[in-house]
Amino acid sequence: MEVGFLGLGIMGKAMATNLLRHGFKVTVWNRTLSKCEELVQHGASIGETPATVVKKCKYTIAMLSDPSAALSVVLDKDGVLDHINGKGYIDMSTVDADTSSKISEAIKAKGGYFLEAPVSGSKKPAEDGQLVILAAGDKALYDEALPAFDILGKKSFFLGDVGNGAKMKLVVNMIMGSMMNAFSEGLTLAERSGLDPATLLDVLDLGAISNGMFKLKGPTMLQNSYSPAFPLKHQQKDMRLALALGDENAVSMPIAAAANEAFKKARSMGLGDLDFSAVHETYKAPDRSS
Ligand SMILES: NC(=O)C1=CN([C@@H]2O[C@H](COP(=O)(O)OP(=O)(O)OC[C@H]3O[C@@H](n4cnc5c(N)ncnc54)[C@H](OP(=O)(O)O)[C@@H]3O)[C@@H](O)[C@H]2O)C=CC1
Ligand SMILES: O=CC(=O)O
Repeated sequence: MEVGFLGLGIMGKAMATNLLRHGFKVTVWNRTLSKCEELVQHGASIGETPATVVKKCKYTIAMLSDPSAALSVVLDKDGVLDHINGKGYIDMSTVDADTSSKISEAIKAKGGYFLEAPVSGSKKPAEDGQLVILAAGDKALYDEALPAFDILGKKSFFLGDVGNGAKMKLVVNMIMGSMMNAFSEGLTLAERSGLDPATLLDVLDLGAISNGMFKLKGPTMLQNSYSPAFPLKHQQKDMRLALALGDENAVSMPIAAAANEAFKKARSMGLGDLDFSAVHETYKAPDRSS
């Protein structure tokens, strides 16, 4: 089956490669077209524009950085809308429900079918086909895409109307971003108070708050190593969008708000392209220790 794939960043590259490895024919497009070359070595074809990819494929998946990228690939010149009549479009980017609804309406108005399907899980789960897929929208398109989702992920949820997938993803990432800040504070507190933070990791891992994120990120954070799996700028975008969802629903979110401030501070320190665990650096900065 010919599938389109738009966006070959950290996640898109791993996901498209997985589809190719499992026998899908994939036509790829990326804003920086040179990034398509590596996928060609795995058997992909290149589309010159999003429109040409959509024209060629029964359905097209997108994995783009943020709401403005997701909208621009659909609505701009040579975008998805040009050839969407009768075709499917699956946006797996993390965006807010409003953005997803705008994309859905534009696609449906042109006779296309839309599914949002953001994912939980980072670079390694994407490489290993272990993502958790949070889909919502057109159920027939979801059923059609299940063979691809089964390759990309370990579990797919169908959550109903467009917006529910986006909201679920933002809630999950809001919790994750808040946890990362509590973890960073704890590592700093352990170190400053004379404890061995490596021992703290062992203690945490044996107790009720043991979790995959502490286990994975803890050792590299202690080495001040922040090679990007989930870029910090995207985590801050997710906190911002989750806080807006809290505004809409009058939910007080003081912990998420504080975490967002720390991610903003990390961006202002030039850490936005590093892994989101680099927020740890903000807790080591002088103005927090004085
Ligand atoms: N990394 C992770 O662990 C996870 C990320 N996500 C979400 O998945 C999405 C992608 O993340 P990730 O792969 O890490 O991000 P990257 O920053 O690695 O990749 C972003 C992609 O978006 C493209 N892009 C950015 N702006 C535009 C634009 N204006 N028009 C067209 N294309 C654009 C980039 O193209 P170019 O190469 O030209 O810059 C690139 O292909 C984000 O929404 C993120 O929040 C979800 C789960 C996990
Ligand atoms: O969005 C990031 C993730 O790890 O999930």
